[in-house]
Amino acid sequence: MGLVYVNGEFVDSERASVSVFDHGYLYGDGIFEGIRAYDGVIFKLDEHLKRLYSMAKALLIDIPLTMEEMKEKVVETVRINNLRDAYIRLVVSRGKGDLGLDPYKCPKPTVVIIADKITLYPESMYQNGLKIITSTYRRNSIQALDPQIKSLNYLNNILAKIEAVKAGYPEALILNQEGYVAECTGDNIFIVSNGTLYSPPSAVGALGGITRATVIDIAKQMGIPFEEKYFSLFNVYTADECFLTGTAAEAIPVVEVDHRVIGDGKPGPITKKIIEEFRKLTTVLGTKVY
Ligand SMILES: Cc1ncc(COP(=O)(O)O)c(CNc2cccc(C(=O)O)c2)c1O
Repeated sequence: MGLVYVNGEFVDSERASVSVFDHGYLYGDGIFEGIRAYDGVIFKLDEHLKRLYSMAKALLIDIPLTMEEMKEKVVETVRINNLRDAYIRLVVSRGKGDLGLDPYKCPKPTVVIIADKITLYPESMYQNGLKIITSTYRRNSIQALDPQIKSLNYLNNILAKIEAVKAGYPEALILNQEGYVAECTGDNIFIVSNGTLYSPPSAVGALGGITRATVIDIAKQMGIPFEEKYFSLFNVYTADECFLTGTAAEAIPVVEVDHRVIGDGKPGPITKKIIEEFRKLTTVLGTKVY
C-alpha cells in the first residue's frame, strides 16, 4: 500500500481523499502535472513545476507551497514509497468551498501528490507503431479554455478517447475548429517530411508538452531540422513518419492514421533514433530522489 501526499500529510493510498466540497471535484477547478521518475531520477521536475506554477498563475490559484517546497514534497513522495521508476501525479485544485462555483469562497488550494506505476502502451506498440483515428470532437477554443492549461477539465480529451476505444484504436488525433491538427487525447504530435521534423505550436490548441520540448532539443542536437508549423490531416497522411510524445507514452511511433499508412507502415528511422536518444536522457535530465 502506497502513501499519498494530501495537504501536508502522507496518507495511506486506500484512505487518501479530498473533501466532496473541493472545487476540483465539484467543478474541475484545478490543474495537474504528470511526471516520471526513471531509476530514482525525476525527469525534468523543474520544467514540470515551472509549467504548474504558470498554469496556477493563469487561473489565479495561489499554490500554498513555494516551487522549492513543492519540489521537496514531490521528491519525498517518491522516496517515502521506495520507488525508483514511477509515474507521479501532482494535482492542485482551488480547494474546499461551498456548493457555489465562486472560487473566492475557497480559502486554501488542495495539493495532492501520488507516486505510482503507469504503463500506457505495451512495448509491442513501440516496436510496431500505433494505428490511430481522428476524433469527430474538435479541440476547445483557446478563447474558451486554453488547452495550454492542463486543467482538471479533460472531457474534450476523454470524449475523443471514448471514440477511439469504441472504434478499436488506442488513441485519437484531435483537430482544432479550423481543422488544423492540434494533438492527441494525451500526447503531442510530430511528423517527419523530407527529413524535416514538424510539430504544431501550442497556440493551435495543444499542451506545451515537456516531452515535446525534449524531443525538439534532441532533434537539434542530432542536426535534424525542426519547424513549428500548423498542418492539416493531408500533411499527416502524406508524411514519411509520425510519432506522439507524452510523459507517460514517452515517444511512440504512429504507422497509420484514419486507415492511411504513414510512410512504409513501420516506425520511421528518425522516429526510432529519437526514441533511442530520449531514453538515454531520462536518467540524466532530472532530480535525484536518493
Ligand atoms: C492533452 C495532452 N497533451 C500532451 C501531453 C504530453 O505532455 P507532457 O509531454 O508534458 O507529458 C499530455 C500529457 N499526457 C497525459 C496526461 C494524463 C493522462 C494521459 C493518458 O494518456 O492517460 C496522458 C496531455 O494530457
